[in-house]
Amino acid sequence: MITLKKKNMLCMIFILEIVLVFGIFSPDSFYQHERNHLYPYNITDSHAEASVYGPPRSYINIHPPSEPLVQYGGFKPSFPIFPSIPQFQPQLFSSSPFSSDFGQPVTPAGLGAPDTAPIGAGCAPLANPCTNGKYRTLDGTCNNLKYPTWGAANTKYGRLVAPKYADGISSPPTSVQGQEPLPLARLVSIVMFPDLPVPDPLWTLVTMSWGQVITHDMSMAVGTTQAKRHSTRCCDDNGRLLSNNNPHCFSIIIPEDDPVFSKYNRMCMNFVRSTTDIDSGCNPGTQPAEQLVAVTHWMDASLVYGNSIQVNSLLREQAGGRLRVEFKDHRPFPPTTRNKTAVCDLPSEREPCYQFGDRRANQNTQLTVLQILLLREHNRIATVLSHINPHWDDETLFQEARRILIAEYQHINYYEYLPIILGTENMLKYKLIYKTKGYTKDYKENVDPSVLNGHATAAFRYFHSAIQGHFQLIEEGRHVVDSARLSDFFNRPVIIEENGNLDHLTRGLATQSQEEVDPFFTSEITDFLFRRERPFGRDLRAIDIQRSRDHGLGSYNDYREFCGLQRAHKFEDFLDFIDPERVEKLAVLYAHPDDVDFTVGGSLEAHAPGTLAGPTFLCILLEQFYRTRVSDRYFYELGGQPGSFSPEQLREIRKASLARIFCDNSDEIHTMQPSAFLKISASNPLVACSDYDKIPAIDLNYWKESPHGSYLYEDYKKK
Ligand code: HEM
Repeated sequence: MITLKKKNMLCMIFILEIVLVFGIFSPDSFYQHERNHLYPYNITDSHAEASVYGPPRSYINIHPPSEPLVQYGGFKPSFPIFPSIPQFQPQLFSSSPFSSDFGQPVTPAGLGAPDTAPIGAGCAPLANPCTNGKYRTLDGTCNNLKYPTWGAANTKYGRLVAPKYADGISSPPTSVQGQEPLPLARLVSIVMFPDLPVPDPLWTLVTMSWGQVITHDMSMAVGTTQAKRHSTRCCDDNGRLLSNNNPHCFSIIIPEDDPVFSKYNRMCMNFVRSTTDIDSGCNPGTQPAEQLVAVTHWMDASLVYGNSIQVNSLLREQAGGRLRVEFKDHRPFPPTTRNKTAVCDLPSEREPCYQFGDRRANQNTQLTVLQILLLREHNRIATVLSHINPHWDDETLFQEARRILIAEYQHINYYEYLPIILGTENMLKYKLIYKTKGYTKDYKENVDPSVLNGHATAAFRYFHSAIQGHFQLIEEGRHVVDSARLSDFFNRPVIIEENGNLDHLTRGLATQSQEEVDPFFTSEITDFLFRRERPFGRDLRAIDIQRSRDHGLGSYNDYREFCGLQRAHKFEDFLDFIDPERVEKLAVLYAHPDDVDFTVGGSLEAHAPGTLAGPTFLCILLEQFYRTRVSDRYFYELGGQPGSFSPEQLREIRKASLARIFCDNSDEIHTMQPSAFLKISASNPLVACSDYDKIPAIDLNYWKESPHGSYLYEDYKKK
């Protein structure tokens, strides 16, 4: 049954169609595409497509094709599209009034509850003075010696534009027109982000999953569970709204005629607000609320090592610098978590559930596979180092292996992964990467490393679009042996250990396409997220939208303005980057252009050439990853720091690749394509893992220490 509201909406869409067709909006570019070209997308043969763009790896691994990868539904404005990002400049020294405060405090995340901020977290001064050590701290303190708590766990997200709370302090925003509520997040999800599966012609599924690794390394909103059912109940078990007046509840209301949830009479999806500095007692409630990040903001592989000394000591074997593993069939797997039911959703206690540095690691199969491979890579490095330097103790081996793993990981992130989503040219232009064989000198003490709320709550979440509804298990000849439904294995890693599946899943990650990054999202996450054994689950897109309101994120228009784009005064002003059909729908859903959520508007923009994002998201992503790099005193390419590598070691680190990590840490994978993010093709063919010319490996002999404590590889070689 269609409700009155929906009827009105359909009616309005119809009227808008007429308005558009007869040119009442009349921007020229509006009519210059054929409406029937909007869908379906052009799906091209992936192998042929990949080879057109030439060799995949060179100094910087990915060359962007000269044409946009995503022909946005055939919509082509008449003007040259996105020659560059208008007026975008990374905000080099911007400590905006909304950024994290200086001198933020840290209470290390407690063992049992890494996602709940201890009262007082975020406001007490740092107890211990910093030492300028060779190794990063585990909780992220003391990276910046002037502002020692910058980037530490349990400090605030940064902000680029003023928060948008209805009461100016913390209540979720309403329409700028007359305090009306914003459109239901679930309705926006249904209308704007349907499921239309289009495999990405170029990028493999690990491109999606690696993005999630980076996300989990850099942020997790305090007070959210992100994988498990939340202990705070805002809806009852039958999906009815509870009138418990819990101030942390901000339930997602389900439209009456919801295509999925109405069948089960669900009216309410549980949603608990993130913890803020007001909740933790650091803001008396006179300043706008700021949400807290439970993990370190740095790109420091904290998802492998934990975000506190306590969690880290739980993970370590305390021998040989290794992390703990459990051997199953002579193969190392992560240790079993102490409280399986608190972490995983298991039909049987006999199924595995792992302990990692990040509590979300069991959330989905691909993510868990990558966490396992990173754990094995740490132990591989520690073991090799222990042979090279038999005099090193457990702590030295652990810290050196950690330092090398973080460096490999940063190298893969900046030179292999990020160019795919941000474009190599942009990364060079805005100094996120360099064409140098030496050190970089770009450390900036005054750049705040805080993960930006607009990045974590909107821009980076756009890549939820790349999630595949099904994942493939692939054997060595690259034939698909099986495929599984994503929602059958949320919080349930059992499939990984069965029948040598770790390798099948790893090959699947490097072979199967990711879903194209576009305004379509698989129903496995929009209808079936965390469904356990139920016929329905949650809606991640609706959660993304609701979370952006919970965090009082500035509107799409605010972010456009921040990025140097035109502020829209009427809906058709959005036509510069959003196709007409979608602008029509926005005009129906929202009362005013200023109401359009950043998460929504940004996800609808046509992509800038050679990137996987439209200009507004691109601007925020570039800003974030610029800051993450230059604010990090331990960034692997930097010279002149106690943690800097020798020039020879740096040259070795620059050989790191995801393909090599897959080769070295799987059980029985013998072939891999050199660029694991790029689909197998004539220019990125499968090669033997033993072919070190094609998939180079780091020579850890350069870490051989002389009796005097310095690295003298030349001396070592002479011996
Ligand atoms: C199967 C894959 C994935 C699943 C099931 C998933 C699920 C989730 C869930 C449940 C949340 C928490 C939502 C909330 O309560 O606000 C979340 C947050 C987030 N996700 Fe994903 N996600 C996946 C992949 C990705 C990918 C590929 C990216 C980016 C490349 C990404 C980026 C983010 C970000 C930035 C956040 C916010 C983190 C924070 O709290 O600061 N996710 N995701």
